[in-house]
Amino acid sequence: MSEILNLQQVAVNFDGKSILSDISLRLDRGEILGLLGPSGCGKTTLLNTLAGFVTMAGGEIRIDGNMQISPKHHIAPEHRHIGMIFQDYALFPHLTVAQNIAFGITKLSKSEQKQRISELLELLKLTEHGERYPHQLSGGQQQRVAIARALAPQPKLLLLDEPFSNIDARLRNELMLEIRLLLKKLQMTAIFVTHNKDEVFTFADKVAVMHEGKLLQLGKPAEVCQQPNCYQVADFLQLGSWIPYALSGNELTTAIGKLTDTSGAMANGENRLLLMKPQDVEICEGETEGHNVIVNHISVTEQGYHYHLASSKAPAQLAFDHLSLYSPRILALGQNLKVQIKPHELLVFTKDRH
Ligand SMILES: Nc1ncnc2c1ncn2[C@@H]1O[C@H](COP(=O)(O)OP(=O)(O)OP(=O)(O)O)[C@@H](O)[C@H]1O
Repeated sequence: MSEILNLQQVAVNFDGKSILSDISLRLDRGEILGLLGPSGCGKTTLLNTLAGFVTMAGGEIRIDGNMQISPKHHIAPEHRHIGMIFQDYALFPHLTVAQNIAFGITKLSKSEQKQRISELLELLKLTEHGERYPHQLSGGQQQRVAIARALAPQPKLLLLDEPFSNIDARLRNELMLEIRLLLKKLQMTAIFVTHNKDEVFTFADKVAVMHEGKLLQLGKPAEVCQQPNCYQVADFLQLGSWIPYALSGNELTTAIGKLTDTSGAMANGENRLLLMKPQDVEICEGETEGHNVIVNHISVTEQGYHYHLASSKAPAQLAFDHLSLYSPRILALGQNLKVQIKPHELLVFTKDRH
């Protein structure tokens, strides 16, 4: 695999305040990375730093092996071979679709420009719209134009800031799959910012979860879901509910049963929480006694009913007020029932990262 992007300990400050610190990551040709994290964690700043709109306070960025960018060696955006697609697409309203696409390739001869525009119009299914203006297009079509314009100079890396947030929810999935296929066909390396974890699972090969200017975890979406490395990652990805426990020897006691810590690595339960993924909780069918939870809220989903459960009759230090359970069974609000934890690999974290 050939490396396209390599970040080593990238740091950015605004007004003397650290906004990004110690960001290191690598992307190979054709890989698509989804940047996820809560509002204000620095996702857009990272894109802007890569694009060259923001100067670094520390670290190094290497593009395609030979271009090196550091605080002492800033390279202007137009020389980085990076294409950027903004959330609002930022198309020029007074230019046609074809003229928008031509914007970054005016150095090419007229015939080369024409050729490239016609290829891109075809690739992005815009052939009919070359002479139209942006306001005459749908949101999805405008986005395709933005992508065509960014691809026209044949960048080494494509940056997309919340590319799907303005797209109708019904079209979003279809468009994501289509654009992913296109990027794969072109072997285009891309980084996109999103708030939506489902977009990462549809669109990305890798996910980077950020928090307070730091990169907490980088990996394949499935790996990060199976093995989140801290509370913030699991919580942001909403991988499950958090319940307290008490540890005695290698036995964990929770409000819904006891578990054995086979890894022997669990720390005392104080300030620590057990991650309960919905698939690891089950209703004890036919049990009329020993109820340990009450149904607090019910919502309907494609996977059946989603129940929010709260513990009942638990001592204060083990009580919880939210445990998610998905089931096809119809339960009533306020109903008491008994649930248990299925044997599984336990994931325990503390909220405190320091
Ligand atoms: N030009 C600036 N000057 C000073 N502070 C800034 C500037 N731009 C962003 N910030 C601050 O940097 C932090 C990171 O902002 P950024 O926009 O990168 O976050 P984000 O993760 O993209 O957020 P969102 O998901 O809400 O778009 C925030 O605390 C923000 O207030």
